[in-house]
Amino acid sequence: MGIYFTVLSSGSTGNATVIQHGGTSLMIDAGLSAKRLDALFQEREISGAELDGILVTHEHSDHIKGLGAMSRKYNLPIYANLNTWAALEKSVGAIPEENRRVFETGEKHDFGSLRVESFGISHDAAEPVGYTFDDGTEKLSVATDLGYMSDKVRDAISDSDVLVLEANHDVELLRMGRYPWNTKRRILSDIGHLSNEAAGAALSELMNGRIKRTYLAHLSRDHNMMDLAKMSVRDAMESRGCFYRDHEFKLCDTYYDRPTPWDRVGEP
Ligand SMILES: Nc1ccn([C@@H]2O[C@H](COP(=O)(O)O)[C@@H](O)[C@H]2O)c(=O)n1
Repeated sequence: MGIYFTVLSSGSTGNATVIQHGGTSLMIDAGLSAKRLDALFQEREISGAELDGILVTHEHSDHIKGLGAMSRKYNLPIYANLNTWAALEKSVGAIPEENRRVFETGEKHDFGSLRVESFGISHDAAEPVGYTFDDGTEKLSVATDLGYMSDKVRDAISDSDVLVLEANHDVELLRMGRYPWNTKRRILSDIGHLSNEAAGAALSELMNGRIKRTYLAHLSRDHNMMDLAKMSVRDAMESRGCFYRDHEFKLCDTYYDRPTPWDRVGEP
């Protein structure tokens, strides 16, 4: 059957990823307007009407901007833990009871034969999470907006075939950049965002022969570039003794303004 996915948009201007498995379609986050999400769906020849639900990682606007509108437009259930529900309540508008689903951190929910599990991450939100998608043969994990890679996150995602992993910034570019110092301190903190270096360090510990691709996600437009991110992540891996050949492992692009091509998790 296979797990297929496309990262529709990634970055602080809006995040959304669609995962399909057999007859199941799920979206992680809805951080763009419903109009923009519909346009991104069209680019990948899908419709919001096909979705079975939206899984929320946390309540920051770049993850929930279009959440209420999409849920109402297509009558979609929203899945989030109770603390995230409380935190997004004011932003999401009226959602009927039947579409308010609770997905507590650490729980597993089956959507058809796709098992979805959430895991806690460290970010300055009420109770932020990442998600894994596993059909028993293929496994995809999505971990963005994390200040650091905890042992728990590593355990949750280490047996994945494909990762969507944050590589938000180059530390030097951020330090020299135009953001206020408080914002820089927040981004660099344990409840901020993973740098290129930190993403590479995390990957060097995760590499086990199973992970075939990692999509570098949530890149800062002010303090990163895809080529720089790829080079820094690879350097960070190699400096820790983690060398790979291009046919064994790939770093893949995500974009803030267009979707990634459909990818099948089980593809070599
Ligand atoms: N003036 C700003 C700019 C950004 N942020 C937050 O910083 C994080 C990183 O943003 P990038 O666009 O550089 O990836 C993200 O959480 C932004 O929301 C901010 O608070 N103030």
